[in-house]
Amino acid sequence: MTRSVFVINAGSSSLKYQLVDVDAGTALASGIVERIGETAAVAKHEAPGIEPVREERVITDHGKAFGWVLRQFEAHGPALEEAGLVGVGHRVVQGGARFDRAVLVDDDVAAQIDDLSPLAPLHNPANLQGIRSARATFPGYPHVAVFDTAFHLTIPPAAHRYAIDAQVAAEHRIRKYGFHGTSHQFVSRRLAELLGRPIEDVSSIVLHLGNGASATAVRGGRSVETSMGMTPLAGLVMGTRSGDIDPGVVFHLHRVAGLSVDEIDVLLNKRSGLLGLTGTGDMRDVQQAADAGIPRAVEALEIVAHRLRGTIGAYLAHLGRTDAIAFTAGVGENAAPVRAAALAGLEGLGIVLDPERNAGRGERRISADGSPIEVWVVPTQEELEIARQVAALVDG
Ligand SMILES: Nc1ncnc2c1ncn2[C@@H]1O[C@H](COP(=O)(O)OP(=O)(O)O)[C@@H](O)[C@H]1O
Ligand SMILES: CC(=O)OP(=O)(O)O
Ligand SMILES: [Mg+2]
Repeated sequence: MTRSVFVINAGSSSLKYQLVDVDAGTALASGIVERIGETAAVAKHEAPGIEPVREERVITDHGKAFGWVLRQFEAHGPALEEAGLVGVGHRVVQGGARFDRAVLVDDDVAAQIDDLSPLAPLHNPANLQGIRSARATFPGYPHVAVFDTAFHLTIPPAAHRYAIDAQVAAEHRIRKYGFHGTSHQFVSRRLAELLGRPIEDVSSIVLHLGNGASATAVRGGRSVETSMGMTPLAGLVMGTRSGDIDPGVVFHLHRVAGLSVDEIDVLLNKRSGLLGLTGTGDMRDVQQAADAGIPRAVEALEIVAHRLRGTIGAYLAHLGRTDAIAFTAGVGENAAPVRAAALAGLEGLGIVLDPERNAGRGERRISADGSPIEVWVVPTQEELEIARQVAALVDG
């Protein structure tokens, strides 16, 4: 009998979903509803053996979006009862210092997620909206929250505390939380499997490079340092986010450039990173422009690589001994030139790439034979990891 989990990633104007067969590790159906609440939402649904569905229509809220999704399952299958649905998993971005693992959602947990909203104003309110609509849509099933931050709660204070007034920090819960934890956990475990070693013995650096991007140093299966901070704005250069800047830039933008706090928020979160540097936030377009010799695209890739190299160097130092580096997510899995640029010149630190393997596809080792530190591409499967955590919790 199939056991499946319905995995939900709800953003402010989008709803991504996947029905995951937990034991086979495959998607029984998946889709996305984008531009919820705008003049026309774009909704897509696909499943093995059916013609992909794509519709543009008015979808005013997440509840209506779930209605559309249920109609797709009714019209095209698979029927949720036949798929052996055991629970619903929700990606929640900010779990604060409270949630170090996945939890069953009840009214109290929902209230705590709400209470954490000031720490993730762009994410948690949307996640919560998804939870509320999904609980109304799937009332008979257990709902589980899986937090981006949970995996990083093992980061020691020396790494997660900021050197600011301690009282202010405590009062406002200001510290590094880190994000993409589900992905870093999945990839670091898979990497240990690929190395054929018990996870307790493996030290690795995971580079999750998608639209959002973060690096994590993992020792013995536990996160010990990560590049995102109190919010997902810190660290690496991203699609539209700046990553690390001098905090003094914020005061300058306000006092000298005359931007309001909200305008600065939008500038750094939505109009920076690759988009701010080149005019497009999509790495494929940036690479194409760089291949055509457009200077700002070439420079943007240099900035991306410089930041990555500095982060890798810091994590090599934090770990002391590193067995392997893994690249994952859209850019990490697909952009061979970005991987090559990030690791260029690190041979002296024991990192030697094999250009032919780097140019290949799929899960594989891309370091040269004899490279003291192995380098791998490990496709992330965040939905599968969420589904497994839900199934484990539901099974008791
Ligand atoms: N073949 C490719 N070459 C370079 N970049 C790619 C390729 N495929 C996807 N990407 C990039 O991956 C990024 C999206 O990553 P993804 O992990 O899907 O994002 P998200 O964080 O939204 O889940 C985009 O910048 C996209 O351009
Ligand atoms: C937390 C975060 O950065 O998520 P995403 O990469 O999905 O934007
Ligand atoms: Mg992703």
